[in-house]
Amino acid sequence: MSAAPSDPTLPQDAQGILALAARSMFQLFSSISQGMFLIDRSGRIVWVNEGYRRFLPALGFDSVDQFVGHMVEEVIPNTQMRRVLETGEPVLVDLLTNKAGTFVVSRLPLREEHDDGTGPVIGAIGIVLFDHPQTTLQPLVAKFALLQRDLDEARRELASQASRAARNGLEGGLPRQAKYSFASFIGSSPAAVEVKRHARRAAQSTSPVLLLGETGTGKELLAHAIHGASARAAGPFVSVNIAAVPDTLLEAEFFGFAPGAFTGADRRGREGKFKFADGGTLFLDEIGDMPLSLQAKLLRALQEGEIEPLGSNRLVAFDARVIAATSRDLPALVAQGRFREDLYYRLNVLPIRVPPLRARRGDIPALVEALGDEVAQRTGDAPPELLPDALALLAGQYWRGNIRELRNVLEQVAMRSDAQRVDAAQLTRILREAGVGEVAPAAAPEPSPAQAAAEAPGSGLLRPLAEQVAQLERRAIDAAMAHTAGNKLKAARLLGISRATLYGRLENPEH
Ligand SMILES: Nc1ncnc2c1ncn2[C@@H]1O[C@H](COP(=O)(O)OP(=O)(O)OP(=O)(O)O)[C@@H](O)[C@H]1O
Repeated sequence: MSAAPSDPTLPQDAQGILALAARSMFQLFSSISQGMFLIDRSGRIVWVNEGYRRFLPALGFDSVDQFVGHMVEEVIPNTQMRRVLETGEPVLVDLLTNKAGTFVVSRLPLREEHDDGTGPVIGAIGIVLFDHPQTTLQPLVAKFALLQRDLDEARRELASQASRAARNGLEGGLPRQAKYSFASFIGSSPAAVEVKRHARRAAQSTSPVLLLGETGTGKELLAHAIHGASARAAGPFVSVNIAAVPDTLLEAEFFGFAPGAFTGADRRGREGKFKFADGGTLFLDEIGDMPLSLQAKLLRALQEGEIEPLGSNRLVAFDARVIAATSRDLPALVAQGRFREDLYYRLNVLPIRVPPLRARRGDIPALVEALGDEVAQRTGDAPPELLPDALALLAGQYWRGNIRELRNVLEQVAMRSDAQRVDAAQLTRILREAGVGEVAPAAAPEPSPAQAAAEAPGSGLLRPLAEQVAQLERRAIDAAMAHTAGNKLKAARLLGISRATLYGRLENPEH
């Protein structure tokens, strides 16, 4: 078989072909990427391409001379190029965030020529693959932001546990004590004062508390505060996030299990959260996500004050005060048969509605100050000051994620602003770059009943009258039961109906 005629433009030797391939790949990357630069062995920038130059103003440089010739970490905040020099390992894809924005980057080591590519590292190439990844790589960035948020919260929690432990001269922290007090709940708006008043009263009582409100409104914070101000403050505060525990593990998590209760179970058995909370408070977060099968067992435990560890066949008494929380519409879940009505009434003895941030916009400046200080403490920088127009911009947002979302925005401001004082224009830019520019503006004024009916026929007024009357009746009964702490006789009197009628309605909500 004769060899294929060789292309006269290709070098004839393997070394030559490799060198050509390396050159054209370099040129290809340089032209298709958003920007590229080289550093030498010491970490000094020695070259930038045309594409990279357009990032220089956002990094704070007027000319390329202020950039080239400087150590990479002096001119590119948060860069990880030094690690590539140190380890010789490439980083094929990473996210880099700094004051110029968020970028998808690659970092490749440059090695001295050596036959097998193991020569010493003599520099590195930094490549910006994408800028504005929030639009090009939206799902990835959203996931990253979520993980970052969780990580930040976990770090915060660890830091506060460690400082409490240090204060108490203990190692490893005290995860089972109230982390927040009422003073931690920032806000002096009428809605904030009212919710704190209810919560303080709940702290004096021994009945179950039900905290209702959107995500990030401070339900968990209030649960800690209620425990801390209650007669059980010296006891443990134990929390279970029901939505975070797989359904199959929840029963063991709640009630514990006997030795060898199921395959794979610890041979020594384990106590559940009810027992851990003995003498203190058990916080059941996301109670609306509780599987129906376990709701009956929870109800029994609450009624009897006893639990049965899995596989044990024996009842164990416990003494814990329950505070439950949910962002879901529990009466609707009850109506759909997804939440037991009897459990709902058992928990709904002291309901507290925690207002969304948009219902207490007046608290935003105080929150910005407190959360800004907190962020600054972690980053070690001075807290940025938001000018009045920037505060007004924040006050106009919808805040779907409430205080948690506000903190996230302040974190972005701390990370991305170069000025100490931030005005509305800078804030808008920061939010856009951070991909949180979509913090939705405040909702339009409440629509008129006619508009509401026209826009949302399913949930508005154009529905069968019987359905609407039943819904209203349900809400009135809920309110009366809550007001009378579940006392049916008193509730019936308040509603002006007989006790038998009330029982009938409670047993069969659709009557
Ligand atoms: N009024 C407030 N003052 C200061 N910080 C607050 C306030 N409310 C909430 N926070 C902070 O906001 C974050 C979210 O609050 P928290 O976890 O209590 O909300 P949540 O309603 O339980 O949310 P979820 O339903 O998502 O669990 C926490 O870090 C909390 O410390």
